Amino acid sequence: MTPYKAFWQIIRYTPGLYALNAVLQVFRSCIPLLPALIVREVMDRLAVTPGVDSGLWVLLALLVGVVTARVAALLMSVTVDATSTASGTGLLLSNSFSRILGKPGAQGLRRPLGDVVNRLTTDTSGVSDMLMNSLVVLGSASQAAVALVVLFSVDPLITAVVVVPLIAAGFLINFTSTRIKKYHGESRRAAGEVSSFLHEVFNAAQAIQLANAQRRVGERFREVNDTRRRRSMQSRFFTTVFLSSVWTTTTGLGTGIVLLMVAGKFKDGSFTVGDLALFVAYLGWITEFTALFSQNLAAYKQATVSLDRLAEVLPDGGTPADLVAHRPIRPVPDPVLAEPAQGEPLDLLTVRGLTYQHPESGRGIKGVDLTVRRGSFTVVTGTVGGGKTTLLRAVLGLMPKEDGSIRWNGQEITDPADFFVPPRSAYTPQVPHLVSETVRENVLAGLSVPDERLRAATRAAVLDRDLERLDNGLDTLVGTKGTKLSGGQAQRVAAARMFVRNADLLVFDDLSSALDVTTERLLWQRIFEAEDKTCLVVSHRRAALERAGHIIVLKDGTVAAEGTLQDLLRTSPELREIWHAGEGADLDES
Ligand SMILES: Nc1ncnc2c1ncn2[C@@H]1O[C@H](COP(=O)(O)OP(=O)(O)OP(=O)(O)O)[C@@H](O)[C@H]1O
Repeated sequence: MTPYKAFWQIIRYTPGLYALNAVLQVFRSCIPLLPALIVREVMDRLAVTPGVDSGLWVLLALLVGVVTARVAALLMSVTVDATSTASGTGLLLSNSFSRILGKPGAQGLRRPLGDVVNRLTTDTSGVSDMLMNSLVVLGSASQAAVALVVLFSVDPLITAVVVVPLIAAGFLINFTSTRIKKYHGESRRAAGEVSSFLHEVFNAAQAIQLANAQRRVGERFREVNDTRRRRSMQSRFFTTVFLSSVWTTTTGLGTGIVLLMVAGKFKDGSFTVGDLALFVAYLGWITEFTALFSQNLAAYKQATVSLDRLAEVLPDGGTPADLVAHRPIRPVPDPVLAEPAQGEPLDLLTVRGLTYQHPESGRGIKGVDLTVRRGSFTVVTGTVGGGKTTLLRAVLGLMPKEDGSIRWNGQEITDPADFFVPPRSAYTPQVPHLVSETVRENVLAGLSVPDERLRAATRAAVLDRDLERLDNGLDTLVGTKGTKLSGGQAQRVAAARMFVRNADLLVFDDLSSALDVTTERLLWQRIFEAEDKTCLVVSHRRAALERAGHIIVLKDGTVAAEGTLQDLLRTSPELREIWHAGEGADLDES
């Protein structure tokens, strides 16, 4: 799809708003032509009969009326402007998000997060602002056309002569459009690199401090920022300084030509003072049109760059056509007041021949079988990098399986990402994701439940004693991404978020990695106080292994051994190693 067609598609999304705005812009632009005609009439009258007569008062009243009408049109067009700009941006964002979030887990992002955020904010508004400004150009074009006709009727020769530099300026600007596009692309890329870099720095703040690498990070930040400054200056120079100097020079040149040509005509009376006032006023509008047109031409080129940049963040090679496909934009839903209807309760989860290999490393899991029965406690353990996390994520649809089947009570699940959600299943990842809000909001995450249920969830997550010690209990702010909490507290807040959803199947990825042995034992004990819970747990800790009804040992992405703890302690050297390593850890902590 050509950029032109893509932009047209955005306009067609809210055609009524764009049409109304176009009418308002034309009205708002053409109406100032009237005051200039009135001023010419006033000037010519004053030149003939000095003093204010009744005719003059009528003209002045007309002038006030015209200005008032213009202000009203201006206010209306500002409102319509904002609404249609928001709907254009909304369409681009809605299409981008639905494609990105439609992919399993973090697979949706093809670029670093900071860069994606930068593109989704600046590039979307670049496109919709350009479309809105093109209506301003349309208004200005009608204004310039009427002005030309009026000037032509006053003096065709002078009009023809002053228009030549304007046309030349238009060609000059068009000639530079390739450069405008190039510089804008470079400037946006450099801005994206700064955002990505900042995002990575904030994420790795602790690691940077521990490695004493602040200075190097500061230097690198200066480097990327310097590049951005240079690229941005280059782009702004072309689009703002160059274009505005072309149009200022053209206006000056036009006015100079008029003054030179009319000098003789004043004497013989074929050109009046009013005509001169009219020429100076109208010439300004004609050159303003040239300037706006050329700026919009530059903005058009920049918007084509922005459209390509947005398409680049879409997964699976998106195109501009995907960005502008018409779809309803829905408001953010209210917090969930009721849970979705319970599907068929879990009886048996069977996974056969599950395979997923990370494209970047070619490693992952291959042909893994897994059976989880209702009320059971299944532990997945194994060597470092054995594929435990990959297995859980592939089962839950957070990574797209390459091969194998997943069945819930014998029924094949074709879209696990859609299926494995509360109230069927809930998941706590190895690294909990907390938002910079209160503990309560992190646990509820949009859910609306009675207080007792919230308290039961925090108790099950062994968070009750911590809440008593926190300044504002459940209403304590957790800081950016939970930095005010300890690693163990953050993990238990994430666990409480899982428990409050009352899911049938609970999936934990190494929940105990930041918990001491006593807290971990208490946690498993409390989970089992609630009847009928089914747990699938990645762990290498004794507290979990001792409770397990079934253990799966993964090594290099395949099942090395499986069975009960007693069996595996006899038959599996990998499990023996994990068990003995756990002995040391238990002793250290007790
Ligand atoms: N995003 C990724 N891109 C490329 N390779 C990956 C990615 N994630 C994991 N891997 C590789 O896939 C293999 C399995 O990783 P996985 O995280 O599933 O192992 P794990 O058993 O959970 O590891 P750990 O014990 O360290 O938590 C490893 O060799 C790892 O290097």
